[in-house]
Amino acid sequence: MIIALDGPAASGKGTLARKLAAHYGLPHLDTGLLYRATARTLMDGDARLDDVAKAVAAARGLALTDFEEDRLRGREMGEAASVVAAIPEVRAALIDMQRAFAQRPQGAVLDGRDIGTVIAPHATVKIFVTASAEARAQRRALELRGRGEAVDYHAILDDIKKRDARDSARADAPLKPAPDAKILDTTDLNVEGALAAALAITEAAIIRA
Ligand SMILES: Nc1ncnc2c1ncn2[C@@H]1O[C@H](COP(=O)(O)OP(=O)(O)O)[C@@H](O)[C@H]1O
Ligand SMILES: Nc1ccn([C@@H]2O[C@H](COP(=O)(O)OP(=O)(O)O)[C@@H](O)[C@H]2O)c(=O)n1
Repeated sequence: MIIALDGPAASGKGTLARKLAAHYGLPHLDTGLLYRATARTLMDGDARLDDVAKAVAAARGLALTDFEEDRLRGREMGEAASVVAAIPEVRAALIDMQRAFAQRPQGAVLDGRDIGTVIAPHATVKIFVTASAEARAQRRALELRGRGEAVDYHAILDDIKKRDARDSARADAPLKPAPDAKILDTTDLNVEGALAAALAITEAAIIRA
């Protein structure tokens, strides 16, 4: 069984992906980390984020096992990831490893922006997780403060809106629900409520499959 979760920044897709993976005993890949790590490699090498050759080399050099999540989850890395993610050659360089992960014999849970549309269009379950920009900014601000970053809610809200616009407007694999995805709006749901809704969608898809 492949479970594909897509959605905008801080909608809760990663939280749901981890919980669904634990519930069904499936491996989980947070595909945003691939773009964050690609951007991190460029920044560590003082390269520009729009240097296509270096960005492709950085993407090809990634290993799924060596992510230093702490260095990738900060505020500036989400923004930088979205810049490299708009480069078609970078996306192309990352497709095979994501598809290979999705095709693991026991199944997999992947979360990102293009899982249901590009990486695993035949996924058993597709959920597009969303929430209002304000709710997402609140959550991201709380999360970043919890990690020790001094952040301002309004600045985070601006970041989120800018990133949504860039991710939705890009030509290659834009952020959008697959036609057969179920939309899960978590604005008024806490984590438990969102998980219950995601499990209900998943169980219904399993019965249909
Ligand atoms: N339904 C929810 N209600 C409140 N907070 C949530 C909810 N879902 C996730 N969160 C919190 O919001 C933050 C962002 O969630 P995350 O799953 O990382 O989002 P995404 O992967 O979509 O960027 C995390 O701190 C997480 O604990
Ligand atoms: N499958 C994916 C995953 C992430 N991304 C890009 O990577 C950026 C960071 O993704 P993320 O999932 O780590 O970010 P959050 O949603 O957790 O804030 C996004 O803004 C997208 O530009 C993508 O293009 N395709």
